[in-house]
Amino acid sequence: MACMIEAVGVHRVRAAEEPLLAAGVPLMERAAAAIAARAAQVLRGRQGAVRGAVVVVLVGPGNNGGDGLHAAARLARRGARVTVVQLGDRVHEGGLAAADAAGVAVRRAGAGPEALGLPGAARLALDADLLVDALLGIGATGALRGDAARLVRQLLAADHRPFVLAVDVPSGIGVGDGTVPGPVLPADLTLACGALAPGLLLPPAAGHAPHVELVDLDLDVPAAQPGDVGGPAEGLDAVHRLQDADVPGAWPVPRPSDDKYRRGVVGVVAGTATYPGAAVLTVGAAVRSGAGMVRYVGPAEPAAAVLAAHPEVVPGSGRVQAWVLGPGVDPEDGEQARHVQEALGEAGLGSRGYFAPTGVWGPTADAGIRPVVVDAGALAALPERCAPWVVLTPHAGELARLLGERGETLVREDIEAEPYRWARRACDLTGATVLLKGATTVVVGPGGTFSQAEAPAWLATAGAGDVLAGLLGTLLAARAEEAVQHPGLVVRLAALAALVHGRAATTANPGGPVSASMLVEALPRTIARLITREER
Ligand SMILES: NC(=O)C1=CN([C@@H]2O[C@H](COP(=O)(O)OP(=O)(O)OC[C@H]3O[C@@H](n4cnc5c(N)ncnc54)[C@H](OP(=O)(O)O)[C@@H]3O)[C@@H](O)[C@H]2O)[C@H](O)CC1
Ligand SMILES: [K+]
Repeated sequence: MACMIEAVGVHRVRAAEEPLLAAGVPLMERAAAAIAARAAQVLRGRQGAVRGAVVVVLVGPGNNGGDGLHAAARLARRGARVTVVQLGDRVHEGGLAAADAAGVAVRRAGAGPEALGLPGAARLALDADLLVDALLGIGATGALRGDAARLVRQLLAADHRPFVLAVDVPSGIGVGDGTVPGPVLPADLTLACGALAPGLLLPPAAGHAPHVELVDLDLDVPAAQPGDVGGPAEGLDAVHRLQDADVPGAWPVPRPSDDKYRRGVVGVVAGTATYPGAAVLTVGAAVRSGAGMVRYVGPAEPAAAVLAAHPEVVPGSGRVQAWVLGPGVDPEDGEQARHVQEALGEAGLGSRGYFAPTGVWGPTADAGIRPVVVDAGALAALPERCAPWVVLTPHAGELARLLGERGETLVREDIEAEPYRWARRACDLTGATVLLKGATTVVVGPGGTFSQAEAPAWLATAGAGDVLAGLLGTLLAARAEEAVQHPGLVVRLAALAALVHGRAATTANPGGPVSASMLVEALPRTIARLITREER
């Protein structure tokens, strides 16, 4: 818990700023001082010196522009050749005065007698050693508009851009939801002022801010628990991201007194005669991530393949602590569909209805309820309402289908454009915890929101999802009783699975191609390194 990154909903940042601003604390000057210092460091690293380096600061109408103007003044005082390009009619007055006093040239973009014109502004920006994006921050609504949008489009069309430093956020991202509603200049470095906005962790916007550093402004943002979920009016309260250093505290390391049952038995319903590989991979991931025992339930052909690959597996149904359902399962396959239904029954779904349709936490779950991972073919078998200990693990196409069956008209691209929104929608509609697979994995549950970005692009490979499902099954089995009681734990374990999954790909073959089988192989040593904190 201790090390995870927290992105803070915009309303919470504003609430934390308010008393400080009222007390006259110069937050903007503090932010600008840190931005200028970091910019100077970048210039020294890239150009050898700040003096004489060419800096262009794109400035918008609000306080984000104010940060940029104050930072411009400080850089000019250090000898940089700074030009501010003002987009729009308004500009932060205090910031403008500071820039003027430091001798910074402030030029308007767009039309007008003294204006640079957009092509002129673009040329100036592209010729800089450092381009500072202070167009919009957390006050942005919708896509960049007007000349700012037109200028950014021109910069995006250029073959080469200078190093871009974004103030607080890359301007124009959906700060609260991670969308990219219009043109956005990708930032080489983003300096988040006071707190990270959710959009810096959520895809696709997070892809425009691959390197984020926090400028600490001593804001007293009350800690949000992972269970906190913002209401629709306020937007997202918090997004969390686990770090490697969180793994030792979160991973269920067995105690000397634990036997195989106490460590957690995972039941797997996966694979068919046509897709035996899914069964082998799912079971293999569960075994190799440290399940006390794995039971495999399925037809003879995949069962034989599973046992040949993993002789420690126990075939057939029996008592388990968590189920993994669906990898490689054809929803039309009568026998596997029946196994899925039986396991869903053990998760308390169907007749017993532990989660009220209002979204209110239902009666205390009894000791017989099992957490369950619902993947691939089993997603079609879900009842209307689930519970937080049911973790759905769709990719974008499967989530589009799942929501389509619940009245939304969507295609995969809609999900990819707004992954948080649609994962949240699926969570609200079903009551389940939803792990949406992607380059960045988003986990949204009644227990909070996480985003994990460890996966290298090589991990987009057949069978990788089966491995994730098996790995998550082991985690849920190890902490089954707590998981049923605490939705916050479920969402955290799902994020933990995504982190370890991504790291295993790098362990398997750092910087190169990886197959799902290699991933399974790499799990034990990846976990060992993470829990002993040797991997950095
Ligand atoms: N977090 C902190 O402790 C501190 C942050 N600071 C910086 O302040 C900004 C937030 O400043 P704010 O003035 O609230 O908002 P912005 O600068 O982001 O922009 C608001 C103005 O931009 C206009 N706007 C809004 N959306 C668009 C758009 N899509 N295209 C063009 N223009 C847009 C908006 O105009 P309206 O007509 O909509 O009102 C506003 O004029 C934060 O990000 C930090 O950088 C402070 O330094 C204090 C400490
Ligand atoms: K910005």
